Amino acid sequence: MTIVEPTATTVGGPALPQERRLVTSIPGPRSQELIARKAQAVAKGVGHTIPVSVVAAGGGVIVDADGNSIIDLGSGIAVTGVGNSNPRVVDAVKAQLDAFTHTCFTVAPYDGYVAVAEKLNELTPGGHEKRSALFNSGAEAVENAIKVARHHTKKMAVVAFDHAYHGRTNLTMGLTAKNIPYKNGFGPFAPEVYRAPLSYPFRDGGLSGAEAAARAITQIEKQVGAENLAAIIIEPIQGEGGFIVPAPGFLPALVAWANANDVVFIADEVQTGFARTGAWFASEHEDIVPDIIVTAKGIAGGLPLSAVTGRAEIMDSAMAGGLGGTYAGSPLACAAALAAIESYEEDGLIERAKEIGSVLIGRLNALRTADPRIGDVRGRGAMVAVELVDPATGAPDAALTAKVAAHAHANGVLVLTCGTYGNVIRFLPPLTIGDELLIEGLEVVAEGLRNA
Ligand SMILES: Cc1ncc(COP(=O)(O)O)c(CNCCCC(=O)O)c1O
Repeated sequence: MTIVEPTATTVGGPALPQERRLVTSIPGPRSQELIARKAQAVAKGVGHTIPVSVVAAGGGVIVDADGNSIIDLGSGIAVTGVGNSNPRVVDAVKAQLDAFTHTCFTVAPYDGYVAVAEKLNELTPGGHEKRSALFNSGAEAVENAIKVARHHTKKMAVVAFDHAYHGRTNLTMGLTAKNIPYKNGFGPFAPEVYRAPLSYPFRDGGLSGAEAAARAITQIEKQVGAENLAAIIIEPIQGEGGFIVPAPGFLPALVAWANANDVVFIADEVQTGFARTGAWFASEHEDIVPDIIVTAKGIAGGLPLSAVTGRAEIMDSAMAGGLGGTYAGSPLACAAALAAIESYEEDGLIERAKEIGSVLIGRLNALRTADPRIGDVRGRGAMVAVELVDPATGAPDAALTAKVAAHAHANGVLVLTCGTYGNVIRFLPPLTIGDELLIEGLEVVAEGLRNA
């Protein structure tokens, strides 16, 4: 495989040297100043992963106020797939800024929103007639997907899965599985939300996809009833829950059951969408066609945009005026999205995600062979993770995970953790990262594991 070394100016962002460079400890003095001001000005509930003050970003790095260049393996949580300050996105948004910044699409419509909807209807799985509605955040889009499904089916119940993450609003907290830090003390949560068991190959005793689906369907039928169920919502690969890839056949079996029972199948592709997994959408890997697909994150190169795209007969059921929001599908975000989609198409980023996946899976599996504390290596494309365990018992090792992540952060590599048990290190690099930098980042993580 040829090592792809895109220069920062070709695809992702300003011409920044694509290097890990530490000129101070992390955080350096200027970052320390920002973190101190943050403590005095920002609510404590707003956390941060790495204590830096970012001044630039592009390709596969972020640069902080002290001059440190940090390898970015997080992409702002799977957002800057096309690279930070992608030149196409920057040019498009600058042009839009000069034209107009806001009219509220449901007051005075504009081309960008419609053009994004047309692209989503074209690119998302399925050849059926579709409609889209745009919003600002992933949670807002999930909320609206559920609204539409309930309105269309005239049913109220919704099923989400173990380890799921769907957002931080009231309904999406109810759909989300993990209590701390997302839900604790923020209730009561919306009614009519139920939970079903997931296919978790590393921890469910090796159930096949069909067996895991049968288990979930039986629980849904016995505890909810299809006649009461508006929708099931699932991430094709779970994100915050630990990058769990269900066993083959699990998702298709759920779709078949939903289709047979007038239940809307909603794929939450907020984290998996837009080339991240080596396809436009993760649903494609299992050949499933969701009734509704929710997208956000990678859609607009870092500007806030989300979308609900679904079967026209479902999406059109809401009465005129039933969907909207002041900034929903803002002109700036739509300009960014059209440019980001062009970058995915023109800059070969879906193929690049596959290449990144090969590097990640290959190197992490080699590490796992030498170190049984890596219990599992999993994921697709540029969405890969390791689950860290006590090799004697298989128990999750959150303390080890925190140590390895802390080592990476202190040594100029930004990695994120996740998982119900806090024992998953995930790799979400920008698709504009070069192989050398990616491999260097992995080597720092491996060093953290060795030193732990
Ligand atoms: C599948 C899936 N659905 C929905 C969401 C929610 O998207 P918003 O844009 O954060 O609302 C996400 C957001 N995931 C990262 C949030 C992290 C944090 O808030 O600390 C997701 O991954």
